[in-house]
Formats: sequence, C-alpha cells, structure tokens
Amino acid sequence: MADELLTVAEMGRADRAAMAAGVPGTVLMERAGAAVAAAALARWSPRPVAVLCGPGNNGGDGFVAARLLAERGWPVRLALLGEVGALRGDAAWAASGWTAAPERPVERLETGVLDGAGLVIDALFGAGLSRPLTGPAADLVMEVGRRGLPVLAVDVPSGVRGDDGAVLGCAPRADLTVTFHRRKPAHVLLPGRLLCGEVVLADIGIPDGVVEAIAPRTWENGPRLWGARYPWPRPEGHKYSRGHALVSGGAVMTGAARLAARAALRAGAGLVTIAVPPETVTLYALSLPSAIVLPAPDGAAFEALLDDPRRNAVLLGPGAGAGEALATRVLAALARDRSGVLDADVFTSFAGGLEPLALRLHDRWVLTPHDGEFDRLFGPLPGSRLDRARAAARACGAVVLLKGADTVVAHPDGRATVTTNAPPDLATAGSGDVLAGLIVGLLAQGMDGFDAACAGAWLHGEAGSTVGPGLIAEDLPEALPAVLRRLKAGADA
Ligand SMILES: NC(=O)C1=CN([C@@H]2O[C@H](COP(=O)(O)OP(=O)(O)OC[C@H]3O[C@@H](n4cnc5c(N)ncnc54)[C@H](OP(=O)(O)O)[C@@H]3O)[C@@H](O)[C@H]2O)[C@@H](O)CC1
Ligand SMILES: Nc1ncnc2c1ncn2[C@@H]1O[C@H](COP(=O)(O)OP(=O)(O)O)[C@@H](O)[C@H]1O
Ligand SMILES: [K+]
Repeated sequence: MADELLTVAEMGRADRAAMAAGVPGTVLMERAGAAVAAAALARWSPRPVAVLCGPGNNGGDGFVAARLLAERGWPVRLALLGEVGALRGDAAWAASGWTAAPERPVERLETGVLDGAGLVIDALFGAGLSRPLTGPAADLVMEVGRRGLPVLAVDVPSGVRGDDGAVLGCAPRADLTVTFHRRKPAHVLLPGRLLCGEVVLADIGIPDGVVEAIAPRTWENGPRLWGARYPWPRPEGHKYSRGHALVSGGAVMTGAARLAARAALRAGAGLVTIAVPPETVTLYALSLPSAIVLPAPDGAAFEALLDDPRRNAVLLGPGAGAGEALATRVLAALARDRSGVLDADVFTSFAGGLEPLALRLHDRWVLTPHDGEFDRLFGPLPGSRLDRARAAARACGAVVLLKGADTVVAHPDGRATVTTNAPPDLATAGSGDVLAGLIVGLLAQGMDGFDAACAGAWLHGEAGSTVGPGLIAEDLPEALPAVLRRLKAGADA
C-alpha cells in the first residue's frame, strides 16, 4: 500500500487532474463503486445488503456498488438521504444506473431499510462531510451500531472527517473501509483509524504522475521512508565510527536514563556515556556494563564531557528532574555542534517560554513530548495532531515527535509522518525513555533528525508488538535485535 496520505483538498486536486488528463468523473466513480462491490464480494458470502447513500459523490459510489452487487444476485435495498431529483453530476448519473431497473426502488433513509440486512454499505458522506451528522443520517448510523451489523464504509466511515480522523456527531464502526487512490489522514489518526477497520486502497485509474505533481507532505511511517538510510554497521567500521551518545542521568529517577542508554546501545551507537551524579555511579555502572558511566557532579563537569566532539549526540530529560540545572545543560548542549533528543523534564524546565530553545534548535534535534508535555511547551495549539506537531516544529526549528497511539513526527519544513504500528502495550512507565534512547542512538550514527525520529518511532512500535501483552519497558531494548534482523532482511520494505 502506498505510504503517502492525501488531504481532502489534495485528493480533490488528484480527481481534477485525472479528469483534466481525460479520465471522466463517471469512470472514476464506476471504478470506485466497483472496488466497493469487489471488496464486499471478497469479504462476505452473498447476503442481503442495505446501501445507505448520501446526497453527494460518496452516495454516487454507493449507487454503483448497489447495482453491481444486485447484478451478482445479492438482495440489495438502497436508501437515499434526500431526493433522487436533487442529485447532481456524477452522482445523478450513478443513480440512473440503479433506477434503470424498475424493480430497484430508492427508499427513504429510515431505519426500516436495515431490516433483514446482513451487511451495510455506508455511502452517506466521504470527502464532502461538512458538519456533524444529525437527523435521519445520525439515526441510521446509531441504529446500525445497535443492531451490530457488519459495515463496509465507502472512503471513510460517514461522520469521520478526512483530514484529521475526528468524529463529527457520530460515525459507524466499520469492519472494512474502501478508499481510493491514496489513504487520507483519517485512516491513520485516532479515532478515525479505529473506526475504519481494515482499510483497502483501490486504484481508480488516477494517472501515476498526479501524486508526484501534488507532492504530498504526509506519510504513514515505515521503512520505505528511511530504510535506505538506516546506519547498518559497515565491515570496515569500528566502535568509534558508530557514534558516541551522551546521556544525562538523574539522581533519583535513575531508571529512565538507564533504559534510554540501553536502547541507544541496542540501536547501534558505538559508545554510550552516561553522565550521572557521583553518588549514583555504582548503581548505574552495575546495571549498564556496556555503557561508560562517568560522574558529573555539576553543570561544569557535564560541559567538560560535552566538549569532546566525539560525543556527537546528546539526550537530556529522562529522569533528570525539571529546573534551572537541566535548562542550563540543555542550552550548553545546544551551544555546541551536536545533535540530540530533548524529552520529559526538559519540557517542564522551559514551560515558561520557547524562545531560549527556538533560538538555538535546528533539525538535527528531536523533541519527544507526549500530549501533556507538548501543551506545556507549545501551548494549546489548534487543529489535528498533524497540524499541531507541524506548527510546533515550525515554531522551534527542530523535529517534533508528538507521542501517542498515533505518534506524529513533523519537520520544520512541513514533512510529517504518522506511526501506526504501536500497540497499546507501550503505554507503560519507561517506554518513552526507550524511544528517546533509540532516537539518540540513531542520531549518534549520523541519521538526520527526521529519519532518526521516524525510524525510532517505528522500531519502538515493532519492538512493542514483538513483546505484546505483559510488556514492560525493559523488554523493548531486548526485543530490538529480532526487529532489526527482520528490517535488515527487507521483510518490512
Ligand atoms: N471526486 C471524484 O472524482 C471522486 C470522488 N469519489 C467519491 O466522492 C466522495 C466525495 O464526494 P463529495 O465531494 O460530493 O462529498 P460527499 O462526501 O458525498 O458529501 C457531500 C454532500 O453531503 C452533504 N453533507 C455533508 N455533510 C453533511 C451532514 N453532516 N449532513 C447532511 N449533509 C451533509 C453536502 O451538503 P452541503 O455541505 O453542500 O450542504 C453534500 O451534498 C468521496 O468521498 C468518494 O467517495 C469517488 O467516486 C472517486 C472519484
Ligand atoms: N495507547 C497507546 N498505543 C500505542 N502506543 C502508546 C499508547 N500510549 C502510549 N504509547 C506510547 O508509549 C510511549 C509512552 O511514553 P511516555 O508517555 O513518555 O511514557 P514514560 O514517560 O513513562 O516513558 C510513547 O512512545 C507513546 O507513543
Ligand atoms: K462513507
């Protein structure tokens, strides 16, 4: 499946470009409806179907699918929101194909149309959803849920907004969603993703060059985006050529930096130094035999460690304790030519204002806030998670990774990805520290900020899925070798 995600506006441009290139809208609609019918035939045994059509082109796709399923002998009932006479353009053409047979009435959109149905095709609203569902459309959607009927959604479950996956009013929980040409953000962002069920992407004959001309800026995260630049060890390499990560460790919450350091090593950093309060050296050293544990009694000692340019990537925040001392270390790291990750307590330390960071950050730095930390640093920004992460990246000049079940990585230049492979088992203490460690380990090996953030988020999700239920954060670095072996074998390309 293609990785690009098109906004509703970009999809509209793709449709228009296809028509300008000589593919009529009716042909696109016939192919869309045929893809819906084919998906129903492939997934379900023949059964009575209720096709719910809306007043626009999403409804048009429904008319086509209804006709094709009826031609295959399925018992089909079709109900329309509004009057047939009010349909326009391609949808009017599609409706005429259904009504051409006198035994195929167009029913009013009332719950009775569901009686006897073994499948619902939801073709009420797609790209054109403009307001919350109310009235008969909302009644039908609620009733479909109450009856527990299987649902095949056309383009998106009606009520789910294409650009951000938000639910306007209500939306059915689909078993299968058939979308066209490219997926939309709603298919990967929550809650939309959870309402789509399985997503089938259908080719409706929009020419190949159209996507290149649109140059979309959003992708589903996966190895196809960054795998070619993954920093695999080279035969002639040695530990000094694989980067040296410097992790700042705290006095009390020592687990966070230890988890991060171990993840950085597993990600392939040649060396990891962990700078810790002197009284904790033994504790850190005993649990991290492969890391270099050095005492850093104060900020000056930490800066002395930073001064060695071989320590090329820095992680600050996990378990550090928020405050002036951490803020000073962050600014010291940013004053040098390094890459790095800012996480956890850093966001609280700069909650008073972004300026000191924004003045010094660049795109070899990655910020990894969860929603609460994000709001603390950037304020409550409007829009979807994609919008907010993009705005934050633009505001601070660094790569922003907004954590969650649908983690977004955004670059200041507007590129963004959504990560979809993370299981809910990752919602456990310390899991974010591992993510930060993975990213700093990749940065140390020379990956750029956007690639390292995307690769780190994806590896984190894969590692989480490999372990599954019962996962604790310590498991994640240990799951990495198997994930990397599969990645290297090209199994996920
Ligand atoms: N373009 C193409 O070539 C192709 C497009 N394709 C298909 O077209 C779909 C997009 O079609 P579309 O643009 O006509 O929008 P659609 O989703 O049918 O809704 C618009 C209508 O719904 C109405 N309406 C909206 N919200 C409402 C609400 N809450 N409650 C009540 N009414 C509401 C809205 O009314 P208005 O806002 O104008 O008042 C308008 O009448 C796309 O998802 C795909 O399935 C495929 O065939 C492939 C080729
Ligand atoms: N429901 C979920 N599904 C998938 N991943 C999740 C979910 N909840 C949290 N995560 C992931 O788990 C990690 C938690 O990080 P964080 O909130 O910083 O926790 P901690 O500070 O305890 O390490 C993030 O990578 C986040 O994306
Ligand atoms: K729909």
